[in-house]
Amino acid sequence: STFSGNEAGDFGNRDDLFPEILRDEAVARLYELGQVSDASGYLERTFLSPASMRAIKLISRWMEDAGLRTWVDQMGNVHGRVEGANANAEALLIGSHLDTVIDAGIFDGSLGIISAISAVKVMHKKGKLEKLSRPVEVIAFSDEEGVRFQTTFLGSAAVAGTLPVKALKISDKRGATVEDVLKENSIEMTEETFSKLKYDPRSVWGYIEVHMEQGPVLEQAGYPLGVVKGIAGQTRLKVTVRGSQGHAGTVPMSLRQDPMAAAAELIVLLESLCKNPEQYLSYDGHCSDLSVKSLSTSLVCTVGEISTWPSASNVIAGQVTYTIDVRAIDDTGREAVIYELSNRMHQICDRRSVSCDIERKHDAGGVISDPHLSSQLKSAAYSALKKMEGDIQDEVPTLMSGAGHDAMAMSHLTKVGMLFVRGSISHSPQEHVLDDDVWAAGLAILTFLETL
Ligand SMILES: NC(=O)N[C@H](N)C(=O)O
Ligand SMILES: [Mn+2]
Ligand SMILES: [Mn+2]
Repeated sequence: STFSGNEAGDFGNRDDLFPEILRDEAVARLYELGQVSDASGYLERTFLSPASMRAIKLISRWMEDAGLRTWVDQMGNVHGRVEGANANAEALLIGSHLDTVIDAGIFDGSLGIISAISAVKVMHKKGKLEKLSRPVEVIAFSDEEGVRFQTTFLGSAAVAGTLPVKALKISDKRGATVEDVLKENSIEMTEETFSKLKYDPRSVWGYIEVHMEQGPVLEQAGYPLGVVKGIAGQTRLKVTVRGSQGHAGTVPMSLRQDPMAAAAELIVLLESLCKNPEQYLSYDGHCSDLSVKSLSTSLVCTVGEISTWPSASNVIAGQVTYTIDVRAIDDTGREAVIYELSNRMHQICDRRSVSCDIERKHDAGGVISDPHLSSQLKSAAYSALKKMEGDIQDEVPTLMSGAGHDAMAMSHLTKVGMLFVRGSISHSPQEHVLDDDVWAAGLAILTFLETL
């Protein structure tokens, strides 16, 4: 059957479905958090911005309301923890991110935090928190999108212990470093406190994350939930093209070194290479035919940001800067694409007598979810949907994630699993997840916790 996602059908005994907490309150909180923005008129909440600080307070309150002990660490991650019946057992971590892109939707990141808190709140109401077989900790990470500093996972990589201390020196467009931003929020960060953020792998059992799919698969399947089998790897580059700035009216075309026209050619090259990688990538040892084949289905490349100097209509630009985002399931293939791309970019720049600077801003290898965690998430999702919809035939879909998630960073600390919730449009104010699918997500986490 396909799940309409409207009012669910005739329920089993409704009193173990908790719609008031897992749907109504959770949806209300998504809208409330969605209003916490650094901009008026659209949603923007970047690393440790004023809106992020307000979001931290709101999320802390919700965690306390769910019976969790809360604290905020020096990288702005909000933690809510309950020790359960065996305080010395390895903990289950459940997380997602509280930061957003620019002109964001209200579900990306927030859904995973709010549905986890709601599931814990139901356990709290049922007096079951203290009976949990292991400690459970919800973490709202401070920077997954990496919009402000272009390196992502500042919060989760700090917890996973993979964030290099030199990250504190990374600066944003205004020249403010991560350290400056911490100081602005009166967070004194020393190398010692920085290293204290890292969790001991022996104290962690696993990490799960609930996140909207941000793609079409679950909508096509007519299914509210899906299990993530893996997350594509990603690389972010910053390209600076420098030419000779000049007068738009007097410099003959043949004498121009125009970085704007060069950037245009470079961007079209990126698009054609990523649309047809097999036409560009030779089998010269950089790329096996297996990688090239997997590239043709999973490779995606994007130029999302571009700026130019001096940006005046009657001036030939002096400099153009733009970002490149490359993703693929196969890390070898992604590396081969970047290798080939850089070579061809330099050829174009040389031919145009402009200079090309390609800076590698961020790399995250692809991640395969832990099969055991995934099967537990799958059965939790299945039984949650069975409770909501009565009988269901087909099984819970499994799918890949082209989007990055904090689970990529956490995979360096512990085994990870992810549950996707139906919702295709994202990184846009049109982003939407149905109320009943929010409910299904909360019920799935509740079931997962009860069978922990
Ligand atoms: N680190 C990231 O990949 N951030 C977003 N989730 C993204 O997919 O772009
Ligand atoms: Mn996102
Ligand atoms: Mn996200």
